[in-house]
Amino acid sequence: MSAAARLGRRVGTTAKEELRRNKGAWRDPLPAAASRAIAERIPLADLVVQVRDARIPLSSECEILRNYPPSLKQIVALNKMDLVGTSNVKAWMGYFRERNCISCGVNAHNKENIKQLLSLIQRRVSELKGADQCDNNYTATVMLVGIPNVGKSALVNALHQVGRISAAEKGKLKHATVSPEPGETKDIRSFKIGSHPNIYVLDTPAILSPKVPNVDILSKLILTGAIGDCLVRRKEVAQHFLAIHNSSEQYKKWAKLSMKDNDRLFLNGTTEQLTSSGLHMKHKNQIPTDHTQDCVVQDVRRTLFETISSFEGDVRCEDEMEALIARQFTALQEAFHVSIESEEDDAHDKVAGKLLNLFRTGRLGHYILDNLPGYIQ
Ligand SMILES: Nc1nc2c(ncn2[C@@H]2O[C@H](COP(=O)(O)OP(=O)(O)OP(=O)(O)O)[C@@H](O)[C@H]2O)c(=O)[nH]1
Repeated sequence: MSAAARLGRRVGTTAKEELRRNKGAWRDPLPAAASRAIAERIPLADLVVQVRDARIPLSSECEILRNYPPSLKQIVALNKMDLVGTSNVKAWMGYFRERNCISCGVNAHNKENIKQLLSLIQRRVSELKGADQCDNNYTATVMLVGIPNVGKSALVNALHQVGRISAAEKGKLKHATVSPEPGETKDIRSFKIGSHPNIYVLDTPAILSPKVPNVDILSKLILTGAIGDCLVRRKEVAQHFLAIHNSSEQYKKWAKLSMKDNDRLFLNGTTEQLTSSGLHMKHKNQIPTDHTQDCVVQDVRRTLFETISSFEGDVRCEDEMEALIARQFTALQEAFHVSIESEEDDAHDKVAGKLLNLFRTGRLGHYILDNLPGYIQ
């Protein structure tokens, strides 16, 4: 087992112990009655869109949908595909296709993706309604169901916006609450996403099975933010992320950020050229800039590159990986402008929170945390 997997297992084990101490209860605000209400409506829906997190296509499965509804009445939407990259999503779609399950990759913040998801839903609904409904004079209900924080509300808002505009509907747009914190959606709400036929989509509160998953899945749910950072110290979760990052090739993409200022000048023009103010301006325009234009993100990337590339230990070995991570925490304190006078625990907690935020918003690269079955890591 890799050092990253071992660190993940440690996070999962701590979380599981914490749950056991709390008598197995999730810090899940969703009452059992709401879960029941969703389960009861599922058979009545014309179509269910199971929203999963594209970073964890298996670990984010919603357990109550495992055997129902039949795959015909279900689409698996791998949301947050912007965080994993198109080729990974395509590979996973192949996996679902082999299991006769319709799936699609989607980014709730991308209008073109939403249009594609909307037409897939419309097509599927009309196929399921059958030929006798071909006058398009019917109403269909689509349920969006999934575990916490996978982007159900963000998708509902986007589908509602695109669907109503294309249907030339009048009236106010409604908004479902979108939040980086899991468990924000409390009620089942309906949003119109099409006319002729009338299609309504139901946003639903997140469902997490009362059965605690195995420690590997638990650690991935915590890392991706499906379960809030309340079961395990944020530092441990960030250490898990760093172990994954340090085992990947991602840092190599940031090599150019590490060049000394002089090297950058050399690459962009000679020193004499640069003394001329006109050429200096030209040079300034040539300095490679990060698309995020975010200095902190650049500093963090550079710090990660420099700490890994100068590390002489073997990151496959758990102790050495931990030594590297300890060094990274110290170096990241500066990159994140966390005061060096803070207490170490406090400073590390701040670094962990900021690092996890960058990872969860995709600013530290693409990561897919589940392995395709049959693929050896
Ligand atoms: N990068 C990225 N972030 C997304 C995407 N979709 C949603 N998010 C973010 O993920 C977080 C959770 O989104 P929500 O729509 O509130 O998720 P939810 O599944 O409704 O959450 P619950 O209230 O737990 O049910 C928010 O910070 C969103 O901005 C996406 O496609 N890409």
